[in-house]
Amino acid sequence: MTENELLQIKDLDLILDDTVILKDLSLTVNAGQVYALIGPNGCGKSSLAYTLMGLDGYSPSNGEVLFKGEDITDLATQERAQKGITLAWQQPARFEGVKVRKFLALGLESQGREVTEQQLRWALNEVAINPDRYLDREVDDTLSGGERKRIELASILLMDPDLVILDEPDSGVDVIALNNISQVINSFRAQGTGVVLITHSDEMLDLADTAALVCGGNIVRRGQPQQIAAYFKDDCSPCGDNECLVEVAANDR
Ligand SMILES: Nc1ncnc2c1ncn2[C@@H]1O[C@H](COP(=O)(O)OP(=O)(O)OP(=O)(O)O)[C@@H](O)[C@H]1O
Repeated sequence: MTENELLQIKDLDLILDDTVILKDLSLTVNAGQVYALIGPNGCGKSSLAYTLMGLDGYSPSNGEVLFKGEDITDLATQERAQKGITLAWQQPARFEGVKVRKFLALGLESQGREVTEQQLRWALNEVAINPDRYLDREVDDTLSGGERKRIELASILLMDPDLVILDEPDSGVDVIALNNISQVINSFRAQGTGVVLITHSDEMLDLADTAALVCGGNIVRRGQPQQIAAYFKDDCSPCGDNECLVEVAANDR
């Protein structure tokens, strides 16, 4: 392990309901690196995110996950969060009866940390949400999906994690919010936070330092983001056959 390595995933296998979801998957994310995961629907990107976060039911049958050199493969989600790993969901949850200000504070409070009104307002401003209008609203279905996504990102900003996993942060947000989210990702990088960025969007890929193409639960190519995206668009789409993709990539890793 080099000094810069934050997350190492080694030979990960995940089986859900007798179906192989991840197969022999390995990758390394450095501190301050934005690492994009792209790939077809259902190839295992979110499952990898849940496995990294240690969610119930997502225990790998083989392989290991190292964070800052420590084996965290068997740690619970809360323990991983305390070590500095955070996940933003593809579909953020609703919290009926919980105000935005409470929701924003929850992550920090669970770690015994306090948050000031000024910090709450700063975090919402960072994601283009007006604190005056939203701090006392509830995190329920009266918020739009895009608003919930941005508020969730604000809560992550406040937690100041070492590694953040963003599952399609751009989906369902408007173009102004997209710019803000891009800025947030850039500031994660600038402060040395590692970012695993799951995305289908070219704008998001432009932010990444490196990208991996996931197919059939494995990484079949990795490298410069636009090259990986071009390969995915131009050479993969007619294929649709995971076995074929793995074979094509095997000579080129
Ligand atoms: N509990 C489960 N049991 C069986 N199969 C599952 C289970 N959960 C997910 N899967 C399957 O695992 C595969 C990977 O799903 P996952 O959500 O990780 O894909 P994804 O790459 O994130 O897709 P998308 O781009 O559509 O979000 C899918 O084929 C899905 O149907």
